[in-house]
Parts: sequence; structure tokens; C-alpha cells
Amino acid sequence: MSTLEALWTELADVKDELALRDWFPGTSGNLSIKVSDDPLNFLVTASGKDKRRRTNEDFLLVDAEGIAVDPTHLRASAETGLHAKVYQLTDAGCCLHVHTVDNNVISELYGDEGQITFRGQELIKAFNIWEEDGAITVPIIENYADLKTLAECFGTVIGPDTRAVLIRNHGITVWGRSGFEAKKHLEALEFLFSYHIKLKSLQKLHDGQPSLI
Ligand SMILES: CSCCC(=O)C(=O)COP(=O)(O)O
Ligand SMILES: [Zn+2]
Repeated sequence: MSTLEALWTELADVKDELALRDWFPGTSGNLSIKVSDDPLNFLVTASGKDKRRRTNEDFLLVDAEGIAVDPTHLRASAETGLHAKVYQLTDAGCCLHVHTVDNNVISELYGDEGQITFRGQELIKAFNIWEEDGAITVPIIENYADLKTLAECFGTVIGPDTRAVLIRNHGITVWGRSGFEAKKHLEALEFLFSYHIKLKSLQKLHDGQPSLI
């Protein structure tokens, strides 16, 4: 198996696992895996597909501009520019973008603050953070309709410790050095989002108020 085939299979396997979680509603979501650094080439999902299906047209190889490396009738994900930013600004080898109810709710609740920070949670160790009072912060950006503006804004909030960015009422983009690590980060964040929403709702109920956050 060639390196490209192995990376294709790695990404397809991650896609299948996220599909099992029902994290691609309405053809949303896109995934990529880096193939080379110089020049930057990566496999990215073709746009508009039902990501729950596994076909031999699921991915295409693109360059740093999101242009297909080989002639193809496939169109790269509309959000390929965000994946390119991740590879240009971090040491990521794989990048995942999903829309879930929980990540959308958190992005709206904390959108005005521009970020959400989690601490005091065991799952923070999924980010290789082992300190007693370790914390993980996820920046939140507005969902600009213009994808170039979105990608530029996205790039400005990525710092050395950033592992993910929430896009308000849209979804999350998460990365890791491999498919395994990117998936681990995504699963950990979705756990933290779900926990936070449930806890806040129950605390309001406990305070005798309606279950609105
Ligand atoms: C139907 S969801 C709208 C587009 C989007 O946000 C997304 O994640 C999927 O876009 P793609 O071009 O990658 O299919
Ligand atoms: Zn999206």
C-alpha cells in the first residue's frame, strides 16, 4: 500500500467512526489529512457529499490554495481554506470539522465572549495537559458567509496551544498530529460541551428556574 493509500484509508476510517456518531447531519462536515509539507498537499473531502457513505470519490488531493493537484470532476470542500490554515499554522497532520447540536449551542452561549475555557475535568488530559489546574481554551469566531474572510479570521485566533476553533452557530474545526489524535481531541471536546450544557441546565432546574441556560 502506498503512503497516499494508507493516508486515504486512515481518513476514511476516521470518517466512518464520526458517521457512526451521527456527526455529519445534512451533508455537513469535512475532513482532511496532510500528505506532504513542502509543497503542502492534503487529502480533503469532496464538497456536498453524504459523509456517511464510503466511496472511492470521497477525497481529492489539493494544494495550499485548495486547488486539485490532479485533474478531477470532484470539487474540494467549501471549507478547504480552513484546513489549509491549520496545516500552515500548526503541526497538525489531520483536521476534522463537524456540526453538532452541542458545539453549536456552546458557540452561541459563549460567542460574545469569543472563547470558552474548560478546567477541572479529567478529559483535559486528552490534550496532553497534565497540570493540577490544567485548562483548555477554544476560541469562537463569527460565521462569516464569505469563506475567505472566515479563513482569515480563523487564522488569527490560532495560537501555539490552540487545538480547535468554534465557528458560531456553525460547527467546530479540530486538529491533531494524526487521525487518531484529531479524533481524540474532537471526542474530548464534544464530551466537555455536552457535560457543560447538561450541568448548566440541571443547575438552573435545581435553582427552581425553568431549564433554560
Ligand atoms: C450543508 S452544511 C453547509 C456547508 C458546511 O458548513 C459544511 O461543513 C460542508 O461543506 P462541504 O463543502 O465540505 O460539503
Ligand atoms: Zn461546516
